[in-house]
Amino acid sequence: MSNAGNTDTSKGQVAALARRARGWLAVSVGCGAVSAACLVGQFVALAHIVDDTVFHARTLWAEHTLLMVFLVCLLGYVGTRFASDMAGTEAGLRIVASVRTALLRHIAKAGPVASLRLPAGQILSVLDDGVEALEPFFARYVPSAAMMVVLPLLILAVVCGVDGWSFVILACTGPLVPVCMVFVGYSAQKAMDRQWGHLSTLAGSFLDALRGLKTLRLFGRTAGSLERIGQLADAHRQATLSVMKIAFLTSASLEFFASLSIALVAVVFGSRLLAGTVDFRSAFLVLLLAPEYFAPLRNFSASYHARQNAMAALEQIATVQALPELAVALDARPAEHPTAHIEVEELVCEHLSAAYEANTVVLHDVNSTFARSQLSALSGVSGAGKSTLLSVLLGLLPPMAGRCYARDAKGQPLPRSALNVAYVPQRPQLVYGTIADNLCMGLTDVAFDTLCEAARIADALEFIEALPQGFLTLVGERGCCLSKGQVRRLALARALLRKPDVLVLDEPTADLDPDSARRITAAIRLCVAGRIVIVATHKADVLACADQILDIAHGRVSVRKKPEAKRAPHLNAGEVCPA
Ligand SMILES: Nc1ncnc2c1ncn2[C@@H]1O[C@H](COP(=O)(O)OP(=O)(O)OP(=O)(O)O)[C@@H](O)[C@H]1O
Repeated sequence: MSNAGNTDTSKGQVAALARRARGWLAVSVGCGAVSAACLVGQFVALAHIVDDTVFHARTLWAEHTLLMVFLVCLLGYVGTRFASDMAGTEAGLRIVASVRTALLRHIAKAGPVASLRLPAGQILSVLDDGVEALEPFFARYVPSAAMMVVLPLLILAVVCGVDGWSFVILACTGPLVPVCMVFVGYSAQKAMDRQWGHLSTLAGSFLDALRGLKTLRLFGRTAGSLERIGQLADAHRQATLSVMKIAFLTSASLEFFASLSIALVAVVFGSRLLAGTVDFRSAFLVLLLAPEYFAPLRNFSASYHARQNAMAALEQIATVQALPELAVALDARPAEHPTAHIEVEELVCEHLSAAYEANTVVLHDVNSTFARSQLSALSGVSGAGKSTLLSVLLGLLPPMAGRCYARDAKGQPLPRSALNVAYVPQRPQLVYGTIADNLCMGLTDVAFDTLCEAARIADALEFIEALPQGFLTLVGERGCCLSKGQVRRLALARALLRKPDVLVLDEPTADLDPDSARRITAAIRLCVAGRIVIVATHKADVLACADQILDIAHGRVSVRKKPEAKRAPHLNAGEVCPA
């Protein structure tokens, strides 16, 4: 995308975001404008009081009206500044919260298939630092940009009525600041973009290195990986330093213009004051106002890097927002009302084709039925398309052609949102917490008996009860302290607690020793009663337990029906299927 295109997109994004907190932003800008008027009023009153008491021998009591005006303006200034800052911060925080929620919703709609297109580290840094970068932009930059217009114009108007020379000096030097900002702005934006790029790569590499620490160590590549992360950190440091350099340069040039201008006003006024051609009141007022003329410009400059940072962050946010929403069906499922009462009889694929990219079709014209109380196994070599078919059945990947839908006992199609689907992935994730937390995950008011029953069916109860803390045993993010087979059985119990109509398992016995694999297979077989169970596997013992086997090869799916005599029986936990 061209730079102009980027700028237009960013402007559109900023306008759309500002609308989410326009009330608070309006209060912030409005209070800022009132505070500008109070400040000017306060200085006008002060100049009168000082001039009257020092040069015209008036008492303070005689000046009580002006003193009141001064105090009211002072209090008004403090109050409205405070209100303006608070309203700006509120607007910034609201926008950050709404962007983060919208991004999380979008990632949920994109689903795991689409989310894989971006490195996890990048998504994390966008959700964290990227979204946070918007807060100073709306809390400080937007109000200070409005103040930069209001206060200098107000001061110029007052100075214009007081002294022509000072008006000319301020009017000529003031606009130099925005011009200087525009100049510096272009290079600053590039530096910010570079900094963000380095940060995203660094976050991604760091996460990858943490995840793959075991492999790196075994291959003797730990030092190489550390060196690469060091180089990335160094590149990020240098990019940050160039951003800082530009920020210092901006404020130094601003200070220079501001000091020069104030000095000019002071010299010109001072010489005329000595010559007796101007009065003290005007000189004092203009000298009070001159620094305030540049103050909002200084504040604006200080918050300008917040703008550059936010623009760079908006680009990163747009990258995440550009992920296609593949998992539309998941979002439509009513979480509060699981549809156990709706009898899902079968899941049907009709002329279904699936692809990740339009020109690479993974599955062609699939026509299959997955019936209730049956275990269906998807078989095929690695890369044949088993997980792809599961993704379509789960609603994580929309069919490229054809359709996939559920039917009730009368053959009536059911909406996908009516399906209660549970999934046990190849590598189930456990979160840091107790075993009970991991099993319930998102469910509330789960009775202990229900928990035990799910664990029993998944053949997990025995090992859980053997642990000193039982269901209250703490397990780590990646199932620390548990074997792979135990993690799989926990994941199966977690899925069963959802009372799913459709249970989908991806390679449930991969990497397991024969005994663990047998226990998992038997547990799966126990789950079949009353629900549709679909397993992707190339393990013979799981296939032996299946009622229906679908062979996937070269993108085509064919049904391998087992002879009636060999139909798998219903087993109890721990029992083994006859091969
Ligand atoms: N997220 C993805 N984006 C693009 N292509 C993908 C994606 N996931 C899988 N593929 C491709 O789709 C094809 C089928 O992959 P799939 O994961 O469905 O195979 P599989 O049978 O489950 O393999 P395995 O047994 O190794 O898990 C492969 O050629 C793979 O390269």
